[in-house]
Amino acid sequence: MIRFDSVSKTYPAARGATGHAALREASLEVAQGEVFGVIGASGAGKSTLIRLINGLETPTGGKLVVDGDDVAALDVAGLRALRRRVGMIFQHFNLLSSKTVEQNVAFPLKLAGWEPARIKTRTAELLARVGLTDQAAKYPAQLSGGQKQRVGIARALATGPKILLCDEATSALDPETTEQILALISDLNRELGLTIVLITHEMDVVRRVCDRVAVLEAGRVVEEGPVEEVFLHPASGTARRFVGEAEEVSEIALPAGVLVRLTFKGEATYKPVLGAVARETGVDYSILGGRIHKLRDAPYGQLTLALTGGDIEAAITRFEAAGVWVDRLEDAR
Ligand SMILES: Nc1ncnc2c1ncn2[C@@H]1O[C@H](COP(=O)(O)OP(=O)(O)OP(=O)(O)O)[C@@H](O)[C@H]1O
Repeated sequence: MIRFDSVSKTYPAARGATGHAALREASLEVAQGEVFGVIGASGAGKSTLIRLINGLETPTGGKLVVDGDDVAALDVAGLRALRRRVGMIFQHFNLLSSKTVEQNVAFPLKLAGWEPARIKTRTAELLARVGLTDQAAKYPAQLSGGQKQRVGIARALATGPKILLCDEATSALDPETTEQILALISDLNRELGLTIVLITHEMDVVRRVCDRVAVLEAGRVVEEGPVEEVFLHPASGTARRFVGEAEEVSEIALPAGVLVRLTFKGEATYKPVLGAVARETGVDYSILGGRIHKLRDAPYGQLTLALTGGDIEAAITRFEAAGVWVDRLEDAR
C-alpha cells in the first residue's frame, strides 16, 4: 500500500550552505489495513516522512509508491487525486476558525466539487460517526481539544480516503482524551479498513494502537517490526530510550553481574518463577527496573535484573524453560 524504497529527502540549503538531509535512504512498507507507527526524537524526520506520503514534500532520492502511484512522477492532477485518497490529521487540528464544525467538515467536499445536497448528507453522516452531531453549528473556539480533533478526523475522512495520516494527533490532548481519540482511530481502522500511518514521540500511543512500528534516528530507519517485537526487545538506542529502558539501566550505579531483561507474557506472567530459579541455581538478583503494561489488550511484564553468583547460565536456561524471554543487556551498560 505504501512503499519507501531508499527514500531520501534533503531540504534546499540557505545560500552557500549544504542542504539538510531530513531523511536518508529510508526503506519501509506499510501493508493495506494496518496501523503503522513511526517514532523518533524531535528532528528525526517523522514529519518529513509523513508529508512525503501525501505529496506535501517530494523525495530527492529513492522511490516512494503510495496506493499504486509513484509519488514523484505525479502531475498536479495526479497529486490532487492522491490527496483525496490520503486524509491527514494534525497535532493542532488546523481547523478553519471562522467556519462552523459542519462547514469545516464540508470544506474538502466543496473543494472536490460535490453537490450541496450530497455534501449535507455526507457531513451529517461523518459528524454522527465521530459523535459530534449536536455540535455542528458551533465554531472551533467553542470546542474542547478532543472535540476539535474529532472534527479534524471527520474532515480527513470526508472524501473517503484509503489512508489516514496522523501527525502527532494526540500530543496536545490530556491522557483521557488521548485514550478516546486513539479508540476512535482504532475503530475506524477496523470498520473502514483504513490504512493508518501515525507519527508520535510517545511510545504509549504506539503500544495502544499500532500493529507495526518504525524507529527513526537522524533520518534513518534504525528498526522496524511488529510493535510487540520492538517494544519488548528494542535493539536500537532510540527504541530503548522510548520504552524507558535506557533510563532504567543508566541512571543507577550498576552492580556487578550479568545484566538481563526478563519478559513475561501469557502464562509466564503468573508463575512465581524468580524465587524458584534463585533457590535452585544459587543465583542472586538485584532488580534494576520493571514494568507491567498491556500491548493492545495483552498484558506483559518486564524486569531488568543484575544476576550475580551461582550458576547464571543454568538460571537463564531455567527462565527460558518456564516461558520467560531472556535478553542479555551487556551492551546497554
Ligand atoms: N522545510 C524545511 N526546510 C529545511 N529544513 C527542514 C524543513 N522541514 C524540516 N526540516 C529539517 O529536517 C529535519 C527533520 O525535520 P522533521 O520535522 O521531519 O522532524 P520530526 O521528527 O518531525 O521533528 P518534530 O518531532 O520536532 O516535529 C529537522 O532538522 C528540520 O529542521
